[in-house]
Amino acid sequence: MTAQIIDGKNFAARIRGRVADHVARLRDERGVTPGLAVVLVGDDPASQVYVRSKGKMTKECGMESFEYRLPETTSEAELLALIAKLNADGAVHGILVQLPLPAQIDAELVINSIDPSKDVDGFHVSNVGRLATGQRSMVPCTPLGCLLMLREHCGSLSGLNAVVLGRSNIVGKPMAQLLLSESCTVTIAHSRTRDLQDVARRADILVAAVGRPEMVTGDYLKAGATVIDVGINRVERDGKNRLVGDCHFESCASVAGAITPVPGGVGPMTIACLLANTVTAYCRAHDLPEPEGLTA
Ligand SMILES: Nc1nc(=O)c2c([nH]1)NC[C@@H]1CN(c3ccc(C(=O)N[C@@H](CCC(=O)O)C(=O)O)cc3)C=[N+]21
Repeated sequence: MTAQIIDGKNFAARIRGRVADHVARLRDERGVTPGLAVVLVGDDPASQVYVRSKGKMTKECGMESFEYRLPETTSEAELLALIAKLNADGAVHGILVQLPLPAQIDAELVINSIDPSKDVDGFHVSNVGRLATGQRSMVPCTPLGCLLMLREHCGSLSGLNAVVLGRSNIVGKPMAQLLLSESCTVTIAHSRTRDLQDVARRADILVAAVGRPEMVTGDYLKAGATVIDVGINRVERDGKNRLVGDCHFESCASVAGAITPVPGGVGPMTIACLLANTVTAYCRAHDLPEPEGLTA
């Protein structure tokens, strides 16, 4: 193995430290505390783990955490009513509705009912459009976390070839927008892309977000490439439940210049960026200077 490991867990802890510093300053200088509301509908065990972890880290950073756990049978109207209440609540500066939602609820409608200035996931169509047109927006947490790691590791990204594997609204598309605004030459590849390996091998920066366990092997990489593995796949290995990325770690690490591990890479950065976005949302809502180094 030759690649440097990009330690997302450590970097995320540093980001949370900067968030905590900013929150402490807001409290000392202005007597205020940003608040994050997380809404979970249903009882998916993985979602429950994430929501608990988000709440814990929100409090550790000195912010207010509001958790709403609604039954699987919640109607769309009930969820919309809760969001209207949170939109109007002056103590709530960020709102996250955990996805996926049960089938009786139209997720798009729900997301677009969140006040865009409180949309810390950056999924509201207004934030998506603002990101695409280069206007100030809330940026989705996972791509933001990837960007912060890339900036930290590569410095300037200008002129680099970036290949994003995956075209989802929550990772692939916003990731491509962010890399484009860093002046990368951006390719979005996906399951229908022809000669995928050849396309991937042109990448100086490869972001894998396809949701297929260990699909990307070393022969998809240019020597020395920087690899960001967004995949979080639960697989059974030797009778044990294990977490693997979209990249086959061993073979990729022998070709790449640097790579994020799974776990301990993009995942912790996603939560750290959620906290960062909450402080950013607070500052924008109150016309205060934004935290530095925590935004796109
Ligand atoms: N509205 C919404 N926003 C989200 O941001 C959102 C969501 N819905 N639904 C579910 C996905 C998933 N997600 C993760 C966040 C952190 C880790 C994370 O910290 N993972 C650890 C490992 C955790 C473990 O061991 O299971 C790691 O990669 O090191 C994983 C997954 C946010 N999501």
